[in-house]
Amino acid sequence: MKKLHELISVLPNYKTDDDLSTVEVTGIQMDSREISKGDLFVCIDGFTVDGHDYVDQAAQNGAITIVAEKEVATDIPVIYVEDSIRALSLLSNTFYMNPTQKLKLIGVTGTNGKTSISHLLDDIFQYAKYKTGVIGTVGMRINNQAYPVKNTTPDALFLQQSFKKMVDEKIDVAVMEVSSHALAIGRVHGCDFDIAVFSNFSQDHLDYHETMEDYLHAKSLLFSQLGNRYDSQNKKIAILNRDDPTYNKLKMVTAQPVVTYGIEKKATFSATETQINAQGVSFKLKTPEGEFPVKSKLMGKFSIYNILASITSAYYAGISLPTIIEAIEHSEGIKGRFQPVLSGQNFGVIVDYAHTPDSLKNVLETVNSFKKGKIYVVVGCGGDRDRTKRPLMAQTAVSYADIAFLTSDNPRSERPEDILRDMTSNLTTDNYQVIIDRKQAIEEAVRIAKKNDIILIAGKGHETYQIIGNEVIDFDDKKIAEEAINNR
Ligand SMILES: CC(=O)N[C@H]1[C@@H](OP(=O)(O)OP(=O)(O)OC[C@H]2O[C@@H](n3ccc(=O)[nH]c3=O)[C@H](O)[C@@H]2O)O[C@H](CO)[C@@H](O)[C@@H]1O[C@H](C)C(=O)N[C@@H](C)C(=O)N[C@H](CCC(=O)O)C(=O)O
Ligand SMILES: Nc1ncnc2c1ncn2[C@@H]1O[C@H](COP(=O)(O)OP(=O)(O)OP(=O)(O)O)[C@@H](O)[C@H]1O
Ligand SMILES: N[C@H](CCC[C@H](N)C(=O)O)C(=O)O
Ligand SMILES: [Mg+2]
Repeated sequence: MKKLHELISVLPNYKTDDDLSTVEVTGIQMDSREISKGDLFVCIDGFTVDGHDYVDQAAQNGAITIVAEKEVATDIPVIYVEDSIRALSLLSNTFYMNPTQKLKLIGVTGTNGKTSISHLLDDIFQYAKYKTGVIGTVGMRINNQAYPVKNTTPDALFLQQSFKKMVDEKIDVAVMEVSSHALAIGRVHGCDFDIAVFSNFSQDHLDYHETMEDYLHAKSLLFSQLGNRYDSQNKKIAILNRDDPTYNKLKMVTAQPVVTYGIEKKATFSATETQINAQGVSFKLKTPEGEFPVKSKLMGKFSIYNILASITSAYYAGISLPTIIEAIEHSEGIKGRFQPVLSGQNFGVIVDYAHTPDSLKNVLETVNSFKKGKIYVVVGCGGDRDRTKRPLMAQTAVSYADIAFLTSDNPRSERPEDILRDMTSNLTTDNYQVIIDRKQAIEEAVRIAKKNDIILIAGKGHETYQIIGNEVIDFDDKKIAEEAINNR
């Protein structure tokens, strides 16, 4: 229970005609269906519906007060604010007693590699016997207990609730992926990040952000949100990829110390003598504390970048370099990221989450670097997502593979045929087949594969479902590939 007038005192500007001095709040909700007696209901005007239309339902379910940014008609007290989403994050932070100020919080943003870096960091912290929390695309884990999440970066209410749980469970460090959507919409307002990490920047999400500049601007907000003064008791660090063309822009955005990682350009933490083969990667790590050999089972040059980002972050979070390097050696990587399917077959099958042109190119380049036979790729593009990446992904697929099986990803509300037409419209080669049904596309690739060939099944990685229209059906690339191999 919290006193409402104390809770709303954090709002810079609000209006109410009601006397709220005696009101006590049991919880905060942004969904009228989740309201319990005594909750505060914050109305959010969403992309699909408007929360202001659910005030009656909220009241019926026992809401004690409404927070709204538009006029609503109801008998229960209303607090009017300028921006409900900003109010929601301030109220949630306050209700849960600013939990991120009691945790070490690392935020990871960038187009590709957020999940990979977050989980690598989680592996490092766990290896160093820290209690950890992690939030991202594959879900939330607190002390190794898994919880589902709806978004890569959930809304402010869910986030602050989760951070409070982490504080209660005495978590030492929390690592979270911070998506550009979350930054643009203010889901992480009020999160007190200690370390902000950038992976890289390339095309994605142009359905949501109008231009690449807007998209980068959204990503940069993680760095502008990283405290605005230097405090030696509460140090903040921005960790940037020195080789990414966005480096010069991003370093301007933060008032905090910047450290860099990279391979090509001179960086605080860098990799030289890099070796990339079918067993993984190895390199010499140069650091302010000297040089160290590093070995990992993770594949491809892009993984060296993810490893460097993780090493740099873990180091500034207080873990010793020898421990970090041992942890990296032990890390097995995560589900659906360059994950081999081993069913006794004499050809390679890899399930991967590449769903952008750049990630697909990186992964196919890696496969090409150790191929002994032909390369087949099974890939599609998600519906209701960036349309302009579709022809680029198809072009990448046909450029780097011997045959591309172009198929469906999650069509969502779009017709799969239309998505595939967007993908294939500019192709000038004929080394591809369109097979709308993803299961059939995987089966066909498995059917034609010969000894030493490699099949890359891209785009859905860890996902265990396919979204077709409003239906969510069971679908697991790895299982389907295993079945197809066993039925051969
Ligand atoms: C476009 C977008 O970002 N949508 C997010 C948004 O949903 P929305 O605006 O459609 O919500 P809505 O259904 O219109 O509802 C508006 C309000 O009415 C309330 N409501 C609704 C119905 C009702 O009966 N009663 C009620 O009170 C809802 O609880 C909500 O507060 O708010 C929801 C709650 O926070 C999010 O789950 C949802 O993410 C959807 C699922 C989504 O697909 N988002 C993608 C685009 C996204 O955010 N992706 C990023 C990046 C992924 C990556 O590349 O890593 C992510 O962080 O996940
Ligand atoms: N540093 C990187 N650079 C380029 N591609 C990468 C990098 N790391 C991973 N990838 C590729 O991108 C795919 C997705 O990786 P990951 O899930 O780590 O990214 P993400 O940023 O979390 O993606 P999302 O935005 O969907 O959450 C991987 O399966 C791999 O193909
Ligand atoms: N976080 C990304 C994931 C895309 C994964 C792909 N399988 C798809 O459904 O498009 C998004 O929501 O755009
Ligand atoms: Mg992710």
